[in-house]
Amino acid sequence: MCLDRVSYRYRRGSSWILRDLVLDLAPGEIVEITGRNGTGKSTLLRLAAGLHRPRSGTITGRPPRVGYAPERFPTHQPFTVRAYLHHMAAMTRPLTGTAAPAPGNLTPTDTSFTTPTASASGATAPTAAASDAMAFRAPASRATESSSTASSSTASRAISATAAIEHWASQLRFEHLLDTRLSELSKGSAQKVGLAQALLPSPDLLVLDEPFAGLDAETRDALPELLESWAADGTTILVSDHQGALSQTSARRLQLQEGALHPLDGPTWTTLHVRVRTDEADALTSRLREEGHRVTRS
Ligand SMILES: Nc1ncnc2c1ncn2[C@@H]1O[C@H](COP(=O)(O)OP(=O)(O)OP(=O)(O)O)[C@@H](O)[C@H]1O
Repeated sequence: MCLDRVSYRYRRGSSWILRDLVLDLAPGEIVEITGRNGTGKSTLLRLAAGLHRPRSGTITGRPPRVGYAPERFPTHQPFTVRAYLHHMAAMTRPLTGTAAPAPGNLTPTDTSFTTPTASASGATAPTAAASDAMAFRAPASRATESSSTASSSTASRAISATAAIEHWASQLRFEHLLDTRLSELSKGSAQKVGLAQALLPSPDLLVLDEPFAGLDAETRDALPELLESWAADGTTILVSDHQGALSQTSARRLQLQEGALHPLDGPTWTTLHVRVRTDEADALTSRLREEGHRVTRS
């Protein structure tokens, strides 16, 4: 995906927030945007997610499935966490040909979620259930840790919407809140639910606005590794972060200043396309990841 000379201001005559901004996002890349308050990080993320249109410049190559978690999750909705997430899961069902239910009718659905059972999702031969529910190819490395096949098989398997919701609730440590009303959530718990709803459609592009804000220490410490694993499965991740929480990861770190992006100090990364023997691919992938390299498979 490419943002090419994108400029944006909220109203005619108001000052420009972004000016001729250029950003290339490669599949499976994590890009962290830092910058002072009010420099335009949220504005940039909303443009990338497709919620604003550039006043000038172009955005091309945005993948069809985008997950977006706003800086402040809107908790003033009359649902429990479970009902809300079921509704959000159902909202993605048009991708599988079924209309979303009316908000008032939130009986749990049993939507099929497709789960590649290895991080090598590109090598996966989809099952019938998978092709019926590609919107929910929840990454297996994180979706099925309890499954004995999770690390050894490359076959897809379908999980229900219920299972997917419980999976993300477990990953983000809010299972105990599934029957709590959104309006009763703490700020950090609301952040987690916002993150889970962004992950439900198995996005190819995940846009997270200050996801670390308000999180408990345990989840904050776990999140960088989770982001790395989702990126390794091919998800492109654009994240704004005040706290530099991704400085120890392979994230490309950019600073937004005066409407444009500038690289922050840190390692630079080069993408190599390498063809390897199929019977060595899994071992090589594991070894390279252990050494801190980013590996995506196609
Ligand atoms: N809906 C809006 N209408 C008008 N101006 C807006 C709107 N949203 C944001 N702005 C202005 O755009 C500028 C950039 O805001 P933005 O929220 O993108 O910055 P930010 O870097 O994300 O800030 P923070 O770090 O405080 O979250 C600010 O001057 C803000 O007041």
